[in-house]
Amino acid sequence: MSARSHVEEIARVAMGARSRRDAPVVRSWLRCINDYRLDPAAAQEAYIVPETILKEHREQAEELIRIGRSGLERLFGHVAEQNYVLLLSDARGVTVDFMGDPTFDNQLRRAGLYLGSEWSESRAGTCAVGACIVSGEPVVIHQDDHFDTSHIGLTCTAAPIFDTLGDLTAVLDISQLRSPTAKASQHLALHLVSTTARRIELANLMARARNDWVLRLARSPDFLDVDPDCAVALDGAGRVTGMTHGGLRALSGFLGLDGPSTGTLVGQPISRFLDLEVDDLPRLMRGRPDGERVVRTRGGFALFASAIAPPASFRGVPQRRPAVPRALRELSFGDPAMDAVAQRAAKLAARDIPILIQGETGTGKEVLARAIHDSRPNPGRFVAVNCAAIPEQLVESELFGYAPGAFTGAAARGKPGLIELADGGTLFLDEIGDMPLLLQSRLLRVLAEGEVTPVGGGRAKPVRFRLVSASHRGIEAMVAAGRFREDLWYRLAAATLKLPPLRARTDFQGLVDHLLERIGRETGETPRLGPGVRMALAAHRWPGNVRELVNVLKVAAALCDDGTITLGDLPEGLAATATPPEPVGDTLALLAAAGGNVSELARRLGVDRSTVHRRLRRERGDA
Ligand SMILES: Nc1ncnc2c1ncn2[C@@H]1O[C@H](COP(=O)(O)OP(=O)(O)OP(=O)(O)O)[C@@H](O)[C@H]1O
Repeated sequence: MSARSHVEEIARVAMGARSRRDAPVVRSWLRCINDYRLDPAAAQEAYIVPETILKEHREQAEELIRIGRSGLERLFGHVAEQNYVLLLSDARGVTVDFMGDPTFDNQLRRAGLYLGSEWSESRAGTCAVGACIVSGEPVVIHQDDHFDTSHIGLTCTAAPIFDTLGDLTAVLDISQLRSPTAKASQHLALHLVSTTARRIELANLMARARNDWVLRLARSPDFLDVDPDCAVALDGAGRVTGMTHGGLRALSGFLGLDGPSTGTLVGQPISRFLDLEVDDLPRLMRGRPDGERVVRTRGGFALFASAIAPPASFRGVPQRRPAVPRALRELSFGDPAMDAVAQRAAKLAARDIPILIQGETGTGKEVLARAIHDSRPNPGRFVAVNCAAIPEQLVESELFGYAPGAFTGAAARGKPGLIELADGGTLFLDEIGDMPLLLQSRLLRVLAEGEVTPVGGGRAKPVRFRLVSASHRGIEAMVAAGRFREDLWYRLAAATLKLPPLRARTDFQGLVDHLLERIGRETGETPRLGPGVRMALAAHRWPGNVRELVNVLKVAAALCDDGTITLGDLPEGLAATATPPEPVGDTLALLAAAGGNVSELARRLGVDRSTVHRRLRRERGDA
């Protein structure tokens, strides 16, 4: 269509003529003429906001960009081959995140498909982002649906993203510079953009509802855990604290309200909408059979439901505590011992005090060391040395480096050691108990003098690093037996952090969910747990700790069909423990650890309350 006939068509529509265009397009054209007083004949180039303004917009959208990033990357992965670019704009239409093929950078920038472009309707005329902001609905603005003739080559498809209180907060758009003439070519784009927007809303709700339950509802059980129709956050008393846009529509619908309005929904008890009390939520957790995870609306309509417990609910009475940096906070899902480790580590991270981390193999000693490192403002480099993995004759040169020609086979120019590489950063000495006695003396000298001398002589170099070491052995016993230098021990272990074994952690279920989500981020699909699997996992003793759990889940995720891990996907010994004969006394101890709350313990174990009561009776000898 020529620019002239395009302008004439808009003029006819403005005069009230009938149009073959979709209703959202016609409505937008009329707004452009009547409300924004735009002239269809005055073609205006795409507008890119100045750098400083873009920075402000990006800062305000920072949290959402971070939360949405993996969803955006996945979407871009699906459409990049067809030369789509992806734009995330804020509620004012400014593009705050962008993904596109850099080969077309110049063309994309000129077309406004770029970071910082402003696509508000009042500035750019009818466009997908602008129309979406005004209507709050997904929309395709295809080629000459655009108002301004400078944009009529583009096809743009956008979907809104609402915050947890129901306000439009961003718009997700995918666009092409060139596309087939038929608008129907964008059906798939519309579906993909809408699905991704829904997922970002869900991720946002989960991220913001850290102290709340999240209840997900779907008409079919298939997408319940990955792409539910709607999700609602509930506080400990079962009151609504936030929701996805689907949640807003659903809750309003349950009450028979005409237009959705969060004002009337937030603070309401969930029992107003569903035949459900807060105590029922544990039975709706992931891993339960679908048949048990059904709830009814007050109108009697059945829905599948899935509940995610707040990690914080494990913590019992909330206490005021100093802020713990995120890297450390993310290690615990509410286990009191892990929380205490994170708190202590947060305090120590800020100071140059050597830390010794103790814990069985696979409990996350290196993960903790890295988190301590990442919690520092200018962390520098993280250099990890596994003293048990390097052959004894190489440890010395690896750690301290060597001078030119220090020994046969040495590099002619010498080589800096790992200690020198850690200068300004963190040196993590894993399995420190395996360090030969001779090297213990050399290490002690480095620590005492603050300088390192390479093997074979040469100038001593000053070094400054934060030292974190780890051991799964009891070093005290080695000191007593004369196999570990006492003076080095005192230097290394100025402060100690003890990681609990996995079997003693009360946040096991939260950790499992976290690891499943991590697998989902790596593979594109978060695996679900089929009947009995959560219980089998909870019953295992986990001698290999978190590492063993990570491996079991990874293998099961690779073996499972349709994204659901069943007992058959678990290692044989583990599946057999699905209904373990617990040692007498265990349940009582666990109950005490759960603050005496049977529902809480049932949730932690992934069993129902009657099972807990039955085990208690058995342990007391009543049955
Ligand atoms: N809190 C945690 N959250 C998520 N993953 C964890 C956590 N702790 C440990 N892991 C995972 O468990 C595995 C083992 O962790 P890590 O290597 O830190 O253990 P370790 O105690 O240093 O082991 P080793 O004693 O054998 O040196 C890794 O895959 C790590 O990603």
